[in-house]
Amino acid sequence: MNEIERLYTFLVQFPELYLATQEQGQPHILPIRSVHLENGRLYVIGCDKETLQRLNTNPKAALLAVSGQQQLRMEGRLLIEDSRCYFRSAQAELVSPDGTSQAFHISAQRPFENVYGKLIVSCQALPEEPLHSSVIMARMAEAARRAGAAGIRANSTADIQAIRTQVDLPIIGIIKAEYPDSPVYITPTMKEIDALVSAGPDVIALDATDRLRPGNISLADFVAAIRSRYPQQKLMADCSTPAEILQADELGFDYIGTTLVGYTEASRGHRIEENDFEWIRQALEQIHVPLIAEGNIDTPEKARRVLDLGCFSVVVGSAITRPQNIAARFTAALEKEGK
Ligand SMILES: CC(=O)N[C@H](C=O)[C@@H](O)[C@H](O)[C@H](O)COP(=O)(O)O
Repeated sequence: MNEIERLYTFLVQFPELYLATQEQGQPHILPIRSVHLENGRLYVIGCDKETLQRLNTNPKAALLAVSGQQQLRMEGRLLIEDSRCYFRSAQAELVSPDGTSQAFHISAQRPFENVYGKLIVSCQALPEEPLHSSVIMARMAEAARRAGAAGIRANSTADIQAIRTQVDLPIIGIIKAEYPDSPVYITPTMKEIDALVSAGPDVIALDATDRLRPGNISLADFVAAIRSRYPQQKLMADCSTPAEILQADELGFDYIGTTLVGYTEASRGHRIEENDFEWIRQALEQIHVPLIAEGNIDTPEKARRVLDLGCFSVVVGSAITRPQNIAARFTAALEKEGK
């Protein structure tokens, strides 16, 4: 169950619901009938015409649900569509009679299929990078959305939650974590899967190379364990070689990516664009699930080419969201020219 579903199961237990809106600094409060969850959107049912008009001008609203001494408070933004309104994003707090509380961050979801034929922007900055900050990653994601990107790839639950409150695009989530007994670092164990599932990205990506995970766990065993624990969760395979792409297809991943080409011992020295994206062209003829081009797609022309070849979508990271890398390309070119 993701965060919005968990919040919904609490909300429906409250007999009294009130919605507060604002018009030119004037507060308005309205008892509402109920809430309804549909396609990842939390709808507020029973708003009158005036409230919908107010929300159209100022989407900020607060919802209070009361049941005896238990309260659930929500603050967020509502969007109106076909005379119905739903939370685009919100933060909620459930306060129990004993004073304990539970926080929720929700955001309306768009289906992952929306990324078909479009750009996914990877917004990542590791602790050693200058832009390491969930606030900055959420802004990066908002910039990508304004530019027309259809999806976001993000690292860590903190970044995913921050991005969700700003941007209602589908998210591919990962957790990068290093373990002493394995070189696998993209979502390597069930600990990272558990954390990601609670943050609720649309798709979880994990290393799908032919290497053992921490604790000597094979990829096949890891995937089987994830499937039995979270049967609904969509999974993306981050591969580095054509053989790994075929294996990921056999293992039943929902999406396959070329993320790790050039980053493993088995793919050392290879770049995804070599011989007009030969590995991508081969894979597209053989696999049965959507292929996402990712890793060193660093120009608009390369992104266009992989989509023309038949990739489902393309993920671009460093060339858009890592200014240090972008600047380094310029300084390197200038140094060469000067010689
Ligand atoms: C190899 C590895 O760890 N790749 C990571 C996977 O999430 C990210 O650091 C990349 O930025 C991402 O794959 C996008 O690729 P590029 O930044 O090349 O556009």
